[in-house]
Amino acid sequence: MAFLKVVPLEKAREVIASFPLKPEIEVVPLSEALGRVLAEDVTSPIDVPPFDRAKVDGYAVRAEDTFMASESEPVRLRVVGEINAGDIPSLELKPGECVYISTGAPLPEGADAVIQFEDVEREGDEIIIYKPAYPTLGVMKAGADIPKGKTILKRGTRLTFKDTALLSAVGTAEVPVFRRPKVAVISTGNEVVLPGEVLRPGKIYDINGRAITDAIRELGGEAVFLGIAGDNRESLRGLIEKGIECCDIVLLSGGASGGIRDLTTSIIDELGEVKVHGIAIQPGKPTVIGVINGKPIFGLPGYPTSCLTNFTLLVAPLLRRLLGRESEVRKVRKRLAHKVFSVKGRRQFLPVRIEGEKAVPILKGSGAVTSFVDADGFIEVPENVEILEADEEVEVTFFG
Ligand SMILES: Nc1nc2c(c(=O)[nH]1)N[C@H]1C(S)=C(S)[C@@H](COP(=O)(O)OP(=O)(O)OC[C@H]3O[C@@H](n4cnc5c(N)ncnc54)[C@H](O)[C@@H]3O)O[C@H]1N2
Ligand code: MOO
Repeated sequence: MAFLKVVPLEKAREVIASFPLKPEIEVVPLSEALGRVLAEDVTSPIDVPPFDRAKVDGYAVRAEDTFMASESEPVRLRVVGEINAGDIPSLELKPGECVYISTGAPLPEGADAVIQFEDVEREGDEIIIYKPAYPTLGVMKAGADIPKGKTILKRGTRLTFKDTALLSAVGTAEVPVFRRPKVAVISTGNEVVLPGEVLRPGKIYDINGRAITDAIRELGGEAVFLGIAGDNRESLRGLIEKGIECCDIVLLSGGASGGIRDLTTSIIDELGEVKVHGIAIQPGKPTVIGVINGKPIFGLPGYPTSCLTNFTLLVAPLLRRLLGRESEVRKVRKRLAHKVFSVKGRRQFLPVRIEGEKAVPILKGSGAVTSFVDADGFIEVPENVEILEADEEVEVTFFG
């Protein structure tokens, strides 16, 4: 077992890239598609609306019949029928004729305009028109909303209610999406208790369990929180075995460094193989990556900022890969608000908050959850750099 033999971040990424996991596609009903990631482009199989339809309640006319209409010389047209939404119009408008039509109803043959009823006068079976209509007045043309054949959604889109609105418009009832990677989440430590429980002396609330579970869900994965393992072999081994059985990937936090009760590594070693134990980065050095029964298992550090930074650097890209989503890396150039000292020999991911043109380092340390939560992103400081001067230009990579 390799024990805290730190490797460069690239090596850890290579190990992750070699895991035999690939995106899988499944088809779900539209009603279950919200939040899922689309596995194929969707093109519209129909025109929306599918037919020329009335935009208003009024009279469908042949516009040319009305061209001469004016206040002094109104035009009279004969009302020859009525078409309601959902009807199939059977008649064809002849010169001098019109039909009463309701909003959303298909235009009959021959008609090319709809005059709203407020603008005409009705006298028996005639209407009196005082103003000319023009073709397309009061009409929504077939395909004006979405033309047939148009690509309406791209593969890799995380579906929102706007997207399900589009899918509904074109009648898609079954949606090809990427299968959600199922990820087991385990917190560890005798000191860790769930929010809502009484905080006895020496205890702290579980931050990582909730945060990682929700980070997985935010990315589009399925998270199964298995609870908190105490610092004893049976409890931790039991939950790891359960995670390997139920899920594609297992994530643990805490217990990864070299302390006497740090069991994660030895249990992974017992049940499978430890591939990486220690990465030359800060935060996040005591990270374990292993495989049990062909399934990846990550032991993330217990310190919340270390845990969440490493989740962002290592696990999130893997989940995005499985979900067919490109890793969107956003960067900006800013000036460092003040001088900082970095850790020698470890590539540092220094959390920063952006204030105008400044990147303000957050120096509470990786034991503080607010180092991560208050940060907009991080700046990378290479292993061999120990000092960054105030006002130096830096590149900030946004989290997420
Ligand atoms: N002798 C050494 N000690 C430590 C080293 C080292 O290399 N040698 N590395 C330090 C670094 S860096 C880190 S990061 C931490 C991480 O250690 P572990 O991953 O083993 O984590 P724990 O010891 O279990 O916990 C560390 C810290 O985080 C708190 N914690 C744990 N789980 C949670 C949780 N779910 N929610 C909130 N807070 C949690 C825990 O109570 C500890 O305070 O190790 C250093 N030590
Ligand atoms: O490697 Mo630890 O994650 O510095 O804080």
